[in-house]
Amino acid sequence: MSSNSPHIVIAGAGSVGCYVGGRLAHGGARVSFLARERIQNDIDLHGMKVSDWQGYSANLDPSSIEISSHDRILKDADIIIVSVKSRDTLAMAQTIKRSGNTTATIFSFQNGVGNVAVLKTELPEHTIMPVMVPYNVLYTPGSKNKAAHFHCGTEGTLFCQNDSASETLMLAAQQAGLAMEYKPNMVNILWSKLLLNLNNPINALAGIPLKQQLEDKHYRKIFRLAIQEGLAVLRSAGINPGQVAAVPMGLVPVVLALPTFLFKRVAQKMLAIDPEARSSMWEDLQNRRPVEVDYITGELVKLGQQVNVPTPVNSKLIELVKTAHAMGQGSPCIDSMTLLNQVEAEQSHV
Ligand SMILES: NC(=O)C1=CN([C@@H]2O[C@H](COP(=O)(O)OP(=O)(O)OC[C@H]3O[C@@H](n4cnc5c(N)ncnc54)[C@H](OP(=O)(O)O)[C@@H]3O)[C@@H](O)[C@H]2O)C=CC1
Ligand SMILES: CC(C)(CO)C(=O)C(=O)O
Repeated sequence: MSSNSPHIVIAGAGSVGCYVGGRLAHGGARVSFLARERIQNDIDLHGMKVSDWQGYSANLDPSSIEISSHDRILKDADIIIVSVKSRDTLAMAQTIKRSGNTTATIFSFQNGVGNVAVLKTELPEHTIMPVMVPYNVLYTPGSKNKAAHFHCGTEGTLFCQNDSASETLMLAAQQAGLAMEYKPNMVNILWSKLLLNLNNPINALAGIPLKQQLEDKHYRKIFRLAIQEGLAVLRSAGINPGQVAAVPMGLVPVVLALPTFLFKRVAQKMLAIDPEARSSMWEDLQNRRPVEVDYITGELVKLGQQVNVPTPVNSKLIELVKTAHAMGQGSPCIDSMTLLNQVEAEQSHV
């Protein structure tokens, strides 16, 4: 790391933040982590390992990692990467404000479409931009002789706004071999990613890995119905979803409708994932933490109400995930036929 390297601070060191931060640090960037005490203790004690499904793996020694639960770590940051769940965005914005930093460029590495606006309202002096995170990251806490492990289990490229303010981050990503691409219209990209995230509740309710879930034709049908609703809402709202998957968004329902043997072939890219990778919503549900569903599926349902397009399938999925969270027993592991019957019953009422 050169002495004039930009100082990058990960604001909310969890799955995404530690994976991205760990990779940037391993690539030579100066990275610090703002974390909760439990993550700080885990990394201080065991160090950090970052790896991906293609065999990339790097270990960071605890002595090389600057990690703290105190907001003073943000003070001299040049770049702040916000990687908290959406419910914590406002609190994180207030933490950044309290730190006294008024100049850092802030990037939201979050799902959902509302986080940048929340950050901008609290932090009007800063340049704030979204980055789309396409892949799943799983955190396995450290233990004796094992580092805290952040594993990226699916393929994909980070997308950021084609803007001069992204250049420093882009350079750090390139040096780290972390795939990142410029996109001209991140609003369309975020909505498109939100459509893919309509699968998060399905995966959380199914309680099985993404690969196994996508290989089941009934779960695929539920995902297809959810995306079709989403596409109808976006069409009415005049939003043209950008391409974030191997095929244009409009074709995703067609691919999902294929018989399983054909789907496996055509969607090879979609299925280029670790057999154990799951959605972040499953992780939250399983760990009895609040789910991000209002900020993802909920945003679509809200937009649907504004443009008068019904969203019974997605509304039902929200209800089921919230019920499961309230029960506090992790994923209810609803089998695909039962879940399909439930959402189709809802659809027939409209
Ligand atoms: N995980 C994944 O695979 C993917 C996630 N995403 C998106 O990325 C974003 C981040 O997700 P993910 O990495 O899973 O989230 P995590 O919950 O794993 O990580 C966020 C971390 O930030 C901590 N945190 C929250 N507020 C503060 C604060 N004020 N100060 C310090 N630490 C704080 C949280 O602690 P605590 O829980 O105790 O509040 C948690 O440890 C979300 O929007 C998610 O949807 C996108 C693609 C994939
Ligand atoms: C990577 C993906 C799409 C996996 O479901 C995700 O965004 C998440 O887990 O929240």
